[in-house]
Amino acid sequence: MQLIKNVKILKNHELVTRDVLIDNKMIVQVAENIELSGDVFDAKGAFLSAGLVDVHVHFREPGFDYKETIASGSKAAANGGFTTVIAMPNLNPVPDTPERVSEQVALNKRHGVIHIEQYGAVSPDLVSHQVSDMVGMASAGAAAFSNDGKGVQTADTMLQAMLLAARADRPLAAHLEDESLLHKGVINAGDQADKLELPGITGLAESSQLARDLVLAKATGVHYHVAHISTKTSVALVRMAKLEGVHVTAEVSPHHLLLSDTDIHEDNAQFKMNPPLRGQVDRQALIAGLLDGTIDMIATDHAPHGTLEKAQSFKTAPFGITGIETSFQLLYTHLVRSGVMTLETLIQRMVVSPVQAFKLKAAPTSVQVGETADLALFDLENSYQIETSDFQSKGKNSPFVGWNVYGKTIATWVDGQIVTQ
Ligand SMILES: NC(=O)N[C@@H](CC(=O)O)C(=O)O
Ligand SMILES: [Zn+2]
Ligand SMILES: [Zn+2]
Repeated sequence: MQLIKNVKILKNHELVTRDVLIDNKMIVQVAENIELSGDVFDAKGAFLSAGLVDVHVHFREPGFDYKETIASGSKAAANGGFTTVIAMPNLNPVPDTPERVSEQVALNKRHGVIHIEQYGAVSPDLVSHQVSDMVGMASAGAAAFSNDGKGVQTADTMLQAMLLAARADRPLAAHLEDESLLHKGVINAGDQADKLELPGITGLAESSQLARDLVLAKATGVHYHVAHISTKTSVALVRMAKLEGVHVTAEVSPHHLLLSDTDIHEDNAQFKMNPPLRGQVDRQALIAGLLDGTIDMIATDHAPHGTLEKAQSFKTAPFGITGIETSFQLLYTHLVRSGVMTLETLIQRMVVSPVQAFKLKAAPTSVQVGETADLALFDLENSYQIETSDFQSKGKNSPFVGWNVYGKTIATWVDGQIVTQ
């Protein structure tokens, strides 16, 4: 038995002070004053939440262990307050067959300190004109499917993929990128791209493929999930599709909520990611969409890369930034403390909504008797500076280094065990 004393938890839309008793991986009592001699953790009034859930991370093992491993990525996740994630399949080898998915699931379990669910690849080797055995991969343990990193280029491939994902009863998560509109772009198309003399990526590369997919999703009935939504037009399309009864969900990343292309003052690849940081108007539309529920959830798209890789120019550095150790803290500081949304809504978008949308049955959605003790404790009172030396991730590529934030993770529990420190 383990007692976490003096925590604040969300209950009936309010923060209340409680003690939480854990026994055999489960929360067995939540009450105002519980006594236990022995294993007692004094939380000193910090905020205890059900563990955060991230449906979009890159852990890079096997194939790119120098960027991240399952061990380092999952420790980073725990350090950010996450207890369940779904890992993308852009690995080497790619989990694109039932055998490879079951190997990856076993590897995730062996090396992960948190719960790691796995995406199977929509296409063999992520090359988008074929469709892999999604029904077989679902039986082998794939939680969802994606070709993240690349868009599915033809409507026919996407239609076949959706039919299979629907049959497998798994979500299909789309990285939206029409390659015919890319023109080797590396930054959002617009004034900032012109100023920095860098080739631009139009938002149409995302939204035109999204429009196509929403029509196909309606025809197939698949659960279609929009990865890292980034433009105002995309938000409007998802809003309309939901009204039309399409089974669509969408995620937005913390960086698209908090930064826009005008924050890129020089050729600094710490600001290079896919999709690129968009304009101010897009950023405001993403916040509005997150508030009204058009955007269902936050996902970090934690994309660690080597330090030397990211030290290159915008033109040649890889796309992607880390995020899993700073996301709750940045959003709590810049959306909740600043009065844009409530803490309850933030937790809804970082825990409840991903668990429900992706049917992650084992993950808890609240601090309540009978739930699994996957928990995260955050210090909402004191601020600190984001420093890469505090990261558990091998990836130090963050545009938020030096930012002052509240909400440091004090401890994270997975199945009733502390997995931080
Ligand atoms: N987001 C990124 O910029 N990069 C991701 C791929 C992806 O999410 O598309 C990566 O794997 O590095
Ligand atoms: Zn992507
Ligand atoms: Zn990604």
